[in-house]
Order: sequence, then C-alpha cells, then structure tokens
Amino acid sequence: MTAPSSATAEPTPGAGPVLGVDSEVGPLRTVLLHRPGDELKRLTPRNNDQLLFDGIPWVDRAQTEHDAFAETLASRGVEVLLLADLLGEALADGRARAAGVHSAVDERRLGLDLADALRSHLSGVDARTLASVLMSGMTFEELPSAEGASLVRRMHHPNDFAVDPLPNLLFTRDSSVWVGDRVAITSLALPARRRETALTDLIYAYHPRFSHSGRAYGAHSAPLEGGDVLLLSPGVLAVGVGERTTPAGAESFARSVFADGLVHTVLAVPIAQERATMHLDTVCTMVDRDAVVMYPAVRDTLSAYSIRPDGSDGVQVTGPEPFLEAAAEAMGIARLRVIDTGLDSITAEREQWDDGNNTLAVAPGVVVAYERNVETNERLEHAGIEVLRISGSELGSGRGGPRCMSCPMLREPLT
Ligand SMILES: NC(=[NH2+])NCCC[C@H](N)C(=O)O
Repeated sequence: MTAPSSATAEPTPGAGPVLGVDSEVGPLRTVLLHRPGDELKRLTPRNNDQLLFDGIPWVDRAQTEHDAFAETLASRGVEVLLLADLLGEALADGRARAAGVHSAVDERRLGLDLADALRSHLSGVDARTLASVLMSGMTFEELPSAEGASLVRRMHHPNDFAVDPLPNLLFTRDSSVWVGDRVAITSLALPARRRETALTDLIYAYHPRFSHSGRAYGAHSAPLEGGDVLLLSPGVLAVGVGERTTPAGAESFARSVFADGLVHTVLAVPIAQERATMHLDTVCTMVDRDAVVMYPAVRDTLSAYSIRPDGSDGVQVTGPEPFLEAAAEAMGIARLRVIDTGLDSITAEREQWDDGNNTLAVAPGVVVAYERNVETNERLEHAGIEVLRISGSELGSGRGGPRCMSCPMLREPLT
C-alpha cells in the first residue's frame, strides 16, 4: 500500500498524486462521483425495471441532492472528481475516442450500414458530445441521417435505443474499485450496466491523472461488482457473492489481488440473490475501524469462506464459518462491533431497503448517510458514530446510498 499521507497535494496537469485505498474508513481524500444527468431522463415506466430503477426520478431534484452530497464531502476536505469531467478530458486522446466509439456501436443491434454510419458520425463529434452520447445513449430518432434507407432504422420505433443510456453510472462504486495502490475495473453482471466499465476503463487508461495507476483484475473476467467488495482492514477483503458477483468472480478476484500482493485474506460471503440485497454493501458497511452497520436479519446467518494464498500460486479455502467471527479473526481483532439497522424488524426491513446500511465513511467513526433512515442513524449516533445526513428522496430511486454513489480513490492509510 503506497498511499502517502501528503495525499492532499494539488492535482497537476500531468499525473496526479499517488492514489490508493487500504480500508473502508481511513480519512477520505479523493473520491469519484457521478452527478446524475440526461441519462436519468431516459427512464420511463416501461424501461425502469430493466434499467434497474424502482421509480422515475425527478432529475433536477436528484441533481440538487447530489450536489449537497458532494458539498458534504468537500466540507470534510475530500477532493471530489466527477466522472463526466474525467470522461470528457480522457476523450481528448484519440485512442480513448476510438475505444469510446467502439464500445457504443453495437453491430448486432444496428446492422452493418447503420453501425458504419454511426461510427463515422461519432468519430467526428467533439469530446463533450461524444461523452454525452456514451453516458445518455441515443435513440433511433436521434441518429444522424444515414445515407441509404436502413431496414433497421425504418423498422425500429423512433424511441428505441440505438445506444443504451447508462442511468446507473450514478453508482460509481460498482464499476471500479481500488485495492491498495491498484484499481480494478470490475465485470458488471447485468446487461443494463455492462457498458459502464468501458467508460471507467478508458478514463483510467487515458486520463493523464491516472497514467501511473496500476491495474488489478479486468472487465472481461468473471462477474464482480464493487458494491460487493469491502476492505475490512488493510490486507483483508470481504466479497459478497449473490445476485451480481459470482463464485468464480470472487475466486478470480482473490487470485488477482493475491498475485499482486495486495491482501492476505479474502472472505467470500454468500448473500441472498434478490434485489433488496443486490450487493454486500446493502446489508453491511464499515463505520469505524472495528464496527459495521448491519441488517439484523442477516447478522446471525451471514457466513464466510476464507480464501488465502497457498504459497505456490494457488489458493486454499476454509469454512464456511460465521462471517463476524471469520472477519474478526482475519482482521486480527477480538470482535467486530455490530450496529443494527432499524429498531424492530419492520423498521429494519424498511431502512435496509432505503439504504440505511449503505453508509460512506469519510474518516473512522464519521459517515455520510441518508437522513430518511431515522432509526438507524440514531442507533449509529448512540454507538458514538458521527452521522452526516443527506437527503436522497430522488437519488434513492435507483436503490443505492452514499456508499454506492462513491468510489474512493484515495484514503489515508489506516495505521
Ligand atoms: N453498490 C451498490 N449497492 N450499488 C447499487 C446499485 C443500484 C443499481 N440500480 C443496480 O441495480 O445495479
């Protein structure tokens, strides 16, 4: 782990300060967010399920809420980087533009003629316009007038998507994750999100700020989403395995981080394969060096397989055993403190659904949380955690809280 404590150094036009993350709670210095934009305006009652939103957000209000989230982080000394800015800047590089165009144009959907026409159109637009198409997609009606009469174009409804929008870009947690001084581009499980990693991949590959950042894992590996990855302490990762991350994803991620010497133990944690618990961070996040906020319904049943290097390029697996015990042992502490979501089982279920467990630590014992989870927030404060409340009435319609909406790039080492 090489994150320096002089982490707040000014970004330079060339490479920025060394980035890295070795815990969930070390003082947060740099974070990647995505201010929701026109991609949310693509959501309708007919496509919202497929696009993984539970409602149709009021976009202006979602932006206001998101601005307040970013300001809360900035007020605690966090440098906030916005995905759209980084994407626009990265696209100044011709190779990034080619990769972006390649990722957006799907010949199987468009047919050869239309795919060619769209490719040459996108190759000629400025970086801002290209970034906007890559994020908010394009309908058949918005396609440039192609030469010739494409059957595909004539037969599609004008509102069908020629390039899909990516409304879940808001959840920057899932499409890349830092472990030590390396960034892993994840491998998203569901079709609605898969193209997101083409964007994070090109940002990390071509934005000058990241030219010295090492890579781990890769978007073409087995499914692994950042919301499932928890850095319990330096050297110890928990990886949720359920609706998104697969057993093969957890295993190959473990091999990758062991090969790079980034951690010594990976706990693979089975979680129910359902929407309410799509990622491990929907039922458990860290709020202090030795404390988690956790959904009580899983507290006694959550288990873990411990994966460790076997000393000769392979891995050894033990367990399953109770998650809290396996975690404490791997972290080298006597006990992991647990703060329960909610008060009674109904409140707990409601607040779990509204991302009460999905807190983002800005320092040990200081977390950002949705204000609506009144009981959970009170319990956190009762346990000595400082809670910075943000409103998320519109942001929450995509089922994600402060942790899902943030990808920490630099935390001060937890020593
Ligand atoms: N880390 C998280 N819990 N992310 C939440 C992602 C929510 C998003 N709508 C999805 O279904 O993929």
